[in-house]
Amino acid sequence: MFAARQVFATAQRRAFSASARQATKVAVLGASGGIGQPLSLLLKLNPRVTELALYDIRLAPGVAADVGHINTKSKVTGYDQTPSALRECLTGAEIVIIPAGVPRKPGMTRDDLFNTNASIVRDLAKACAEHAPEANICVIANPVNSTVPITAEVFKARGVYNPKRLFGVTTLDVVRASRFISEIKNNDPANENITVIGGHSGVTIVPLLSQSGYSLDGQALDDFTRRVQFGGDEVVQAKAGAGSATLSMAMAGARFAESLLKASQGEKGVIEPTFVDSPLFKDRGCDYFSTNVELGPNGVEKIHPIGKVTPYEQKLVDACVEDLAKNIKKGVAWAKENPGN
Ligand SMILES: NC(=O)C1=CN([C@@H]2O[C@H](COP(=O)(O)OP(=O)(O)OC[C@H]3O[C@@H](n4cnc5c(N)ncnc54)[C@H](O)[C@@H]3O)[C@@H](O)[C@H]2O)C=CC1
Ligand SMILES: O=C([O-])CC(=O)C(=O)O
Repeated sequence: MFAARQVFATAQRRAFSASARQATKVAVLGASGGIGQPLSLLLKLNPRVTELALYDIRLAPGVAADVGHINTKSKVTGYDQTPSALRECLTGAEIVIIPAGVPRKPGMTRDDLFNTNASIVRDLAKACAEHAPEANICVIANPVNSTVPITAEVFKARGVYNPKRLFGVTTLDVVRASRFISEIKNNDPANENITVIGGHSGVTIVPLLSQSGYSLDGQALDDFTRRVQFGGDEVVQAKAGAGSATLSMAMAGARFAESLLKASQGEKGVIEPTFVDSPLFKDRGCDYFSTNVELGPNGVEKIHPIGKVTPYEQKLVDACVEDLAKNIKKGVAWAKENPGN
């Protein structure tokens, strides 16, 4: 026990001294929400983060005061809605994470959130384009399949779009896939890495189980696939009107931020699945697509192809592309018609 504690303390000290070489500000927009609070907590525990800027339309100074008492070195500041808040929050941020927006209730699809969340994300994206045009922008707010294209349009309209720095966070889908397969195979999920591609809703989420070396057949494969595609619904139903996944999403968001930071601090071979501007299915109407992406100091370093798929998986990909193209088109059209102030 003592030895384990010593090893942990040494690892922490090493991480602290590595991070001391580089100042890293991370901003969370929507920091007081179900995702925002635990995400802020996890970022406060990350020694690579030297400054944490928390913005929300309610409660952010309170959340910052609370998280700020945790005994790690990073500085935490909360920003409410004063006119200069977003500018101050975003200026100098290397990573901006956006969980601001309403969550689903039972019976809703993610697309049902479009009308409310599109303008929230557009307005926050505008602030990012103005005050943190070079940051890595990580969009969590749903529907991700449309909010990422909306964010891109906002950046394009201001001439600051960098496709290497805009990410839809789909990490939760691979977190779920590795957990669900471990329940079937009785393995340690930490060692599972199931490829999941496409987008982030229903049939646009495509697990490629064959690439992980597993095979399930018949009903078992259908059940696994469906569970990964509709894992979010399980949580929405269980929370019975009080929201959707928050804790697992916070973990997934913190993991994605950690991967970006590792890559920006020089670590090689950092790969995460993420929904980015991708050449893979542009010819079929999907300017954005999630596959495994190697991250680097400039954001997206290399977009991996989907790889070898079985005929079963190819059908899933085809269904995904058809739906996803519509979600993307809807986001782009809306952003063009509703540029806001
Ligand atoms: N990408 C993914 O895998 C996942 C995405 N989500 C999505 O994340 C979003 C947030 O979910 P929760 O945290 O559970 O919702 P929540 O309602 O608990 O929190 C949202 C927060 O955003 C804030 N907010 C609203 N408008 C804002 C604005 N204009 N500026 C700043 N903050 C604003 C609210 O005050 C609230 O604190 C939802 O759209 C949900 O669907 C949820 C789980 C997984
Ligand atoms: O299901 C939802 O609405 C939230 C979400 O995106 C997820 O849990 O994957």
